[in-house]
Amino acid sequence: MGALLKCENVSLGYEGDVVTKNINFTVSSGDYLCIVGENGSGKSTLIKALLGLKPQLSGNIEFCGGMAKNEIGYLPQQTLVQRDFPASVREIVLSGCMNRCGLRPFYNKDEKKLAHDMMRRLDIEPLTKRCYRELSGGQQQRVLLARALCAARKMILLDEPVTGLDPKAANEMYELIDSLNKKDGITVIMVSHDMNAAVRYASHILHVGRKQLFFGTKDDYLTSKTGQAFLTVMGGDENE
Ligand SMILES: Nc1ncnc2c1ncn2[C@@H]1O[C@H](COP(=O)(O)OP(=O)(O)OP(=O)(O)O)[C@@H](O)[C@H]1O
Repeated sequence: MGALLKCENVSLGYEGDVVTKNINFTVSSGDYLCIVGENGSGKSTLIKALLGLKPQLSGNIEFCGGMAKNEIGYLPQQTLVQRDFPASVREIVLSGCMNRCGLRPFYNKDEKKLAHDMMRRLDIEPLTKRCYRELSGGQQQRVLLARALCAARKMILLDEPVTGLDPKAANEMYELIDSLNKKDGITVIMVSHDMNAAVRYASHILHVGRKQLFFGTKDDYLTSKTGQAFLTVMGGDENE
């Protein structure tokens, strides 16, 4: 499969303070990459760099294979304020089409159809008219995922998508993301602290940290020193 995104010798940091350096990885079409690492290791900073929100200190981030920087659908970590957002499900999903509108101050037929198709794909069609803030955490995440998919359908970037969900809702979310990857061919990049899920679903792992770095297939990660040490600390079970 062709490469969509390449990071070469990327260093990240704030005001001269290097958080992590020499990050090298490639994401190819159809991959499911989990980004893991200790608290404060630079995962969110890397996401900001991939989205073009924060420049890297050095190195290259290159989009290729017909992929443009604005073609990443982003599911951010939700804050408590966002959970209370007073808009309908339909409005929120449609807002994912905003970039397609340009200067046009309304959504056209194709954009409305796209939003509807995404809501159906994610099983939230019956919630269309409901107010977002009245939904469960799991339903809210599906709404935000539908919104991200309206923005871009080649690649989605998810920042800890199951935070705050109960185990059943978390499992459903993981299964949904897996099905988008396997059935719809959507390339997935996910930041996660959930090592069991990372090891279960990912095709590739990127481990970021000040001292330890790893990029490779999941199987190689499981047998690497970095992977074995981190799985022991985080309680991930490689036999799951
Ligand atoms: N806006 C900022 N200004 C200065 N330093 C920052 C800023 N944001 C993050 N940092 C620092 O950069 C380092 C990496 O933070 P980052 O949020 O990227 O880590 P993370 O791996 O996503 O952490 P976590 O797992 O806790 O979410 C930390 O030391 C953090 O304090």
